[in-house]
Amino acid sequence: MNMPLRADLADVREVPVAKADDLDRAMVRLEAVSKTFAARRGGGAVTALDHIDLAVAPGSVLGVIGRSGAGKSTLIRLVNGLERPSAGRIWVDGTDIAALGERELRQVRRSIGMIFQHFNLLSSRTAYGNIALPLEIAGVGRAEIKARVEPLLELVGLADKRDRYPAELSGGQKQRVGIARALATRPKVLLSDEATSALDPETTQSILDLLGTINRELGLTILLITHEMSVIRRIAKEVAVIDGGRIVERGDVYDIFTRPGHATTQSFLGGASGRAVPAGLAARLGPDRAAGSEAVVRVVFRGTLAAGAVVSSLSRELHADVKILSGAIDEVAGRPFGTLLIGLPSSDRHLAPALAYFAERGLDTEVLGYVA
Ligand SMILES: Nc1ncnc2c1ncn2[C@@H]1O[C@H](COP(=O)(O)OP(=O)(O)OP(=O)(O)O)[C@@H](O)[C@H]1O
Repeated sequence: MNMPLRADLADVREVPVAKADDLDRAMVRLEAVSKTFAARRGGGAVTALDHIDLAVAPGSVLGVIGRSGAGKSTLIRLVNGLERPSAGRIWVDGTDIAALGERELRQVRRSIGMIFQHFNLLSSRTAYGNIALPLEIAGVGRAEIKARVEPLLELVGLADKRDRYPAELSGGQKQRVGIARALATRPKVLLSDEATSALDPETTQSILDLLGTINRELGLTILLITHEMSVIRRIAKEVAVIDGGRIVERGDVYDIFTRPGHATTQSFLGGASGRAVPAGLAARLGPDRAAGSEAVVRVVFRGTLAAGAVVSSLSRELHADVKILSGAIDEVAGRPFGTLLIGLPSSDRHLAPALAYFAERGLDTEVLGYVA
């Protein structure tokens, strides 16, 4: 959705105070944060997060991805002060969250918006009433509430649904109300906890597009947790992969997608952009390079889509057949990215020159195995 924002919403963003370095300027920053939950009956203590360092720059979108139980929700709950860290420090817009008392924390939470997987709307209130709620709690006057809520309804595309109750809204519309409610107190940070997990793919896209618009046009910093790479690639510029309470990999989304380093990241990318080996081929693939076998090689194209031309010219150079076994071309973070699985004779005469050929062209390769 690309509707222009009304001028009265444009002041949601405040210019970040310039400080000594990037870390000091981070909108959200975690330093050596650990969280251990005390032992319960019959169980031991659980370390949900273990020495987490993370910084989210003002105006950026950071996606945190992890499996169930990896520690994602705990991370979000620490950032909005619902949980306190067992060790380490957490700053939001320069305020040390863990050092605050309950009253101060309530105040700071107004600068932190939050959206949820199941929307968490009050069923007894209309769309307007749900969006107005945090403002009523903050003691904002009726006229000011109206002046803030109506442009928000427009921003999320629900001006015509202002008097509908949650039961009368679709999942996507409910999440739009959730987003408007999160923005009502003009937060500097938006925390998104699996906000699209309950939505179908098309609605997910439209909600992510809305979040992208809000990020760009209001400059809102977004920290988003998810278990889906498709969400990360759609909206985030940076990603952190969390596993067993630790960040195992982090970086630019395009780099991580095209060169995943950690096994967890690779497993998240399994189905993405042709990385997966087709089942029929996987069943025949082995580690032994027997005489006469065919090598199966994954070639990753970053930023160039001349895949077909590269393969046919390799064929000519090797004087051998190079087969395309599977492939996909895609776009990640707005840049082209393709993966091709090729088969070629595994003899030294062919395989080594083929790998060199790709390396000369700056293309990454991986020999996945051999087919007799
Ligand atoms: N209040 C709690 N008391 C005890 N253990 C907890 C508590 N909250 C979370 N945990 C444990 O901490 C670990 C991380 O949980 P967390 O909810 O942060 O994971 P998650 O990545 O958000 O998972 P999911 O995607 O399933 O929500 C899990 O082992 C969980 O059982």
